[in-house]
Amino acid sequence: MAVLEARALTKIYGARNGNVTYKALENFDLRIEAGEFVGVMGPSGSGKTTLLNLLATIDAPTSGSIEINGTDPSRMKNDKLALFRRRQLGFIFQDFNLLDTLSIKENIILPLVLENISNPEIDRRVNEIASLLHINHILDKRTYEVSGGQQQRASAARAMIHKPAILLADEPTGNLDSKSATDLMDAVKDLNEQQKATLMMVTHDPFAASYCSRIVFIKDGAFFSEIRRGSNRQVFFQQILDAVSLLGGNFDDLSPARS
Ligand SMILES: Nc1ncnc2c1ncn2[C@@H]1O[C@H](COP(=O)(O)OP(=O)(O)OP(=O)(O)O)[C@@H](O)[C@H]1O
Repeated sequence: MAVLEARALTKIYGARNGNVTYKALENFDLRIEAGEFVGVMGPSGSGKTTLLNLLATIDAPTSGSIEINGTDPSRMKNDKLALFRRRQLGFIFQDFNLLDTLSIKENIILPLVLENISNPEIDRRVNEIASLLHINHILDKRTYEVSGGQQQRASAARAMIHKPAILLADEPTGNLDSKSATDLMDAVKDLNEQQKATLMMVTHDPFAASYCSRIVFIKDGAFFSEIRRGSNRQVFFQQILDAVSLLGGNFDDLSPARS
C-alpha cells in the first residue's frame, strides 16, 4: 500500500510575483510504500528541500499532486491542513527543534497533549518509545543537559509518538558527530523495523543513507536514478558512493571514512 504518492510534481519559484522564475522541481514522481525507509540524495541546489517542503505540506506545488494516506492535502483549508500535518506527519530536523523550556519528556509528548490523550496512555507510549530509542534515563532532563545525539533521538521520539503516516527527516545527522550519528541511525532503523515506521530522509551523508531501504537520486529538479539495498549495509554504502560520484555536482559532508 502506498503511504505517499507524488505525481508529476513541479515547483516554479517566483512564478506569481516576479519576472524571474526558477524551476526547482519538474515532473517529479515518488511513491513510498508502507514500511519503506527512503532516502533522497542530490547535489546542492538539486531540489531536495523543495521536494521535502511540498511533501511536508509547508509549500504547495505549481502543478502535480500529492496523496498521503489517500488524502490530497493541497485541497484542504488552513485549519484542516494544520491538523492533517500534525496527525499524519512527523518531522526530524537538522537542528533538533526541541523547546528548551520543557523537559525531554514534555517535548516528546507534545503531539499527544494536543490530541487530549489520557495520562496513562501518554506514559505508556513515552516509555515504549523512550526504551526503543535508549533515552529513558534522560526524560526528566532539560535539552541543555543532554548531548546533541540524545536531543536528536528525543526529536525522533517526538516525531513518532503519535504514529504518523510518514516521518520526514531533513539532514538528521547534519549536526552530529559520527558516534551520535551512528546511534541515531541505529535508533531510526529500529523505528522502521520494530514500529513499522515509514520514513523519508533527505541527506547528504552516504553513511546515514546506507540505513535506507531505497535511495532516490535527484538532479536539477528531476529524478536521476534509484538504488535498493540488499542485505549488506557496507555494500550499499559503496554503491551510494559510486552513485554520488556518477551524479556529480557539489555534495557537502561526504564522509567515506564512516561505514
Ligand atoms: N524561495 C525560493 N525562491 C527562488 N528560488 C528558490 C527558492 N527556494 C529554492 N530556490 C532555488 O531552487 C533550487 C533548489 O533549491 P533546494 O533548496 O530545493 O535545493 P537542495 O537540493 O535542497 O539544496 P541544498 O542541498 O543546498 O540544501 C535552487 O537553485 C534554489 O536556489
